[in-house]
Amino acid sequence: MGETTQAPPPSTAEAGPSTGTAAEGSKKQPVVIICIGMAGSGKTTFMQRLNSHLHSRNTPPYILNLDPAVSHMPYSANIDIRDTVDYKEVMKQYNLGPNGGILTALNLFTTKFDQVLGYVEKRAEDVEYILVDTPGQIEIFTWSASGAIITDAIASSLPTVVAYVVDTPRTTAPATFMSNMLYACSILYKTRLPFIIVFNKTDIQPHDFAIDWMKDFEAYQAALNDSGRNEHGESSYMNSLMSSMCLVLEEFYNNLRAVGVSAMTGEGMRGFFEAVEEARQEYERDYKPELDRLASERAAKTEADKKAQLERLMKDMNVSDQSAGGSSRRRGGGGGGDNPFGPYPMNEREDRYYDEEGADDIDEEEQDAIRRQEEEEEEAAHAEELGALDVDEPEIGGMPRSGPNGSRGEAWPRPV
Ligand SMILES: Nc1nc2c(ncn2[C@@H]2O[C@H](COP(=O)(O)OP(=O)(O)OP(=O)(O)O)[C@@H](O)[C@H]2O)c(=O)[nH]1
Repeated sequence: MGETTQAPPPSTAEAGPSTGTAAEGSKKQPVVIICIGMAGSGKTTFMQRLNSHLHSRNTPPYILNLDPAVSHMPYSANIDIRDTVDYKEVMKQYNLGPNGGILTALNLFTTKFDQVLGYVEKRAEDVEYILVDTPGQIEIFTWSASGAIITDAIASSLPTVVAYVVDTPRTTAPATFMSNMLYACSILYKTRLPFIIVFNKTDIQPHDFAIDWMKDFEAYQAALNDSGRNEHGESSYMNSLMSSMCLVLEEFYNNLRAVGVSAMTGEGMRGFFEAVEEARQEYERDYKPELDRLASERAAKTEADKKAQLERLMKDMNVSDQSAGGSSRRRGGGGGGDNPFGPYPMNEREDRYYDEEGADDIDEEEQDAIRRQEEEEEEAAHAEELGALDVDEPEIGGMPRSGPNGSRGEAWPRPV
């Protein structure tokens, strides 16, 4: 676990980002902080705090709001999903409930996200932090395809960090704490990005207990024992389960940072920005090379797919060394001549073209034979189709299935 998991430093809102300013040397890319949290955890208040804090440091952030249902935003976003999609209108038009409306609004917005990213990248020179607020219904972002697309798109372009906001006063029960940690764990493994757990509302409840439980299995075990004995003093099944999970999560705890903040008072902001800086370094060191590797793998796969498609196409066109000799009957014969399909020996389809267009050297009898064969093949295919459907050929509106000109299936709709 990172050093930032210690008890909250007695810092104030005045403390600023300790590192990462333009003044320190060459201009770094801005860090994107994606704020995720359960409804009511204080995400919006935290975003507002980050915004006012960065303004006070003369490093105003660039803000993206991805929550289409937020009614009041105490800060103004540079890009706001609500300017593009009205989720209530989406609900009406698609006959959806609120969650469906929010998810569909996010999906619609995602279709334009390349443009959004373009704007963000343009501003990347001028800002140090890009803040992203996500829908209050956490699963809409964390478990949707659009959430993953947006996260991946941002992370493959700029250093990105996930800040998971936790309502500390509501996490003091060992069972709630465990649920919250499991959720955080699932998001970490889903996004595969540097992760910071932000224990919010420390003005009401300090987060030391949470840090203890994360660092010390026995401390958690003791809290569990205190809370979960039945009237006979026996540990319940749920307690055994949670205690095993705590052991499993040890590895997860080692891979993340946890800080305590109060979005209300601004306490803990210095610790948070230190954690962000650490996370940025982790992104550059561990995540970026992996993302680059995946990107080049994707590019190589696309290239290979293209090549395979081209080879298939060539094969379909009968363009191979074997057929290069061609039969003596085939015109073109490798020399081009009057072959409109290029300088290759012609295949069957091309032969047919010649048969139809300029077959003066094929006698009428041969043409009749070809036509008869084609008709027979067509009828056989049609019979097979009807056989598969296990129906007799129906008549539609008293008319036979043959079209008005007598040709089969030409003008009448096919039976379903
Ligand atoms: N005491 C205290 N209250 C806080 C703090 N942060 C947020 N709150 C309160 O918690 C409540 C929820 O805060 P929001 O910021 O609306 O939470 P949210 O996660 O954005 O909620 P959704 O919009 O439902 O996603 C509000 O009443 C806030 O005033 C904090 O640090 N300390």
